[in-house]
Amino acid sequence: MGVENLPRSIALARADGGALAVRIVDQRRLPESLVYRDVMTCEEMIEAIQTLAVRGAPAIGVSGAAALALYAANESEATSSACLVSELETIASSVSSARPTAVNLAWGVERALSCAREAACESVSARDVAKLLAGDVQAMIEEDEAANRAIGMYGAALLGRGSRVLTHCNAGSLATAFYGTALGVVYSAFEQGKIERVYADETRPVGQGARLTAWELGRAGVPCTLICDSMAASVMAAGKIDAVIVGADRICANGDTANKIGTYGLAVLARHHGIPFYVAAPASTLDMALSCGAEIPIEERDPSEVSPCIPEGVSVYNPAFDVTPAELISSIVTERGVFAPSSIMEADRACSE
Ligand SMILES: CSC[C@@H](O)[C@@H](O)C(=O)COP(=O)(O)O
Repeated sequence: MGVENLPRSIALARADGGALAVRIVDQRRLPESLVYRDVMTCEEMIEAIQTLAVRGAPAIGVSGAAALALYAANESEATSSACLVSELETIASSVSSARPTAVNLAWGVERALSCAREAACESVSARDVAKLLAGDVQAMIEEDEAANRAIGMYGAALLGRGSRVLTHCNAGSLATAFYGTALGVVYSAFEQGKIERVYADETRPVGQGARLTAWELGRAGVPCTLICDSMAASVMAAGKIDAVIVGADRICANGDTANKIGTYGLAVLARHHGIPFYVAAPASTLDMALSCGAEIPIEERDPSEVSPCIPEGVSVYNPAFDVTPAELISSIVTERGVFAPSSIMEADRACSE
């Protein structure tokens, strides 16, 4: 019990025989079973990302870099560092495109590629390139946790005592290397005695709120009430919510923010009820190359997620994310502090200093 005892969603490990493994919590199995899975190859990592065994923007950022590190570890005995880098460049796009919306994935892949290219320029062996890539994945894990703890600290300052917070999807420890973004704010505020209760939206169609957030908050000892997505309006109208806090998959230069489908609707509801709507995200989620939310690629997932039995002749639309316009967001909490959506470019500059 307690946030510090939550499982690590992604970590480096050694399999029997000493090969590099990436140990993930298989999030498809929660809440019934807490099962770890050792991912051994780049292809297995792509499959784990696509099937949501590992999920959440920061966690898939680390997974993208880890996919390249696994490839390098498996191939480095048989090749030179220059050939290895060129092979990594070839596979990079299939890793980055495993899920298109969270910019963290492409960010993680690009970081791993830069690390490999730099090492190869210094004419180290392919084996050493592989070691450097694994070392950089470990560094990403530590940096992500540190960023989340800072987000938690800055975000907690926005909340008063006795706060009742509504959240959507899972932007918790499970969605990151550790601690979480939106739930990082909750954990930090809870430690300060500021959280009365968290209302977790079930988050159709895959149920990240019902299966993951409710489970995670329960294990962390934070009082949690699970609601169906369709109940958010009446819960707000009943005066039970003081703040909405969500994570993000991509934040554009104008502050428009992509997050799990249903987030936009919550922001509209929050505005109607005069409730502050906060987005919590690390620098790896900022995409200053996109000017506005209309440019964000939105992942569409399999119809079977919406319903296992679809009447003949009925089509299904299953976008996994939506875009919340900047004007509906009260503040964006990053590891460098709290920013108005209109000054998110300042946050980006501060984060890269
Ligand atoms: C800190 S996680 C932020 C977002 O990635 C999260 O809110 C979300 O939308 C996750 O979607 P998922 O499809 O489960 O990967």
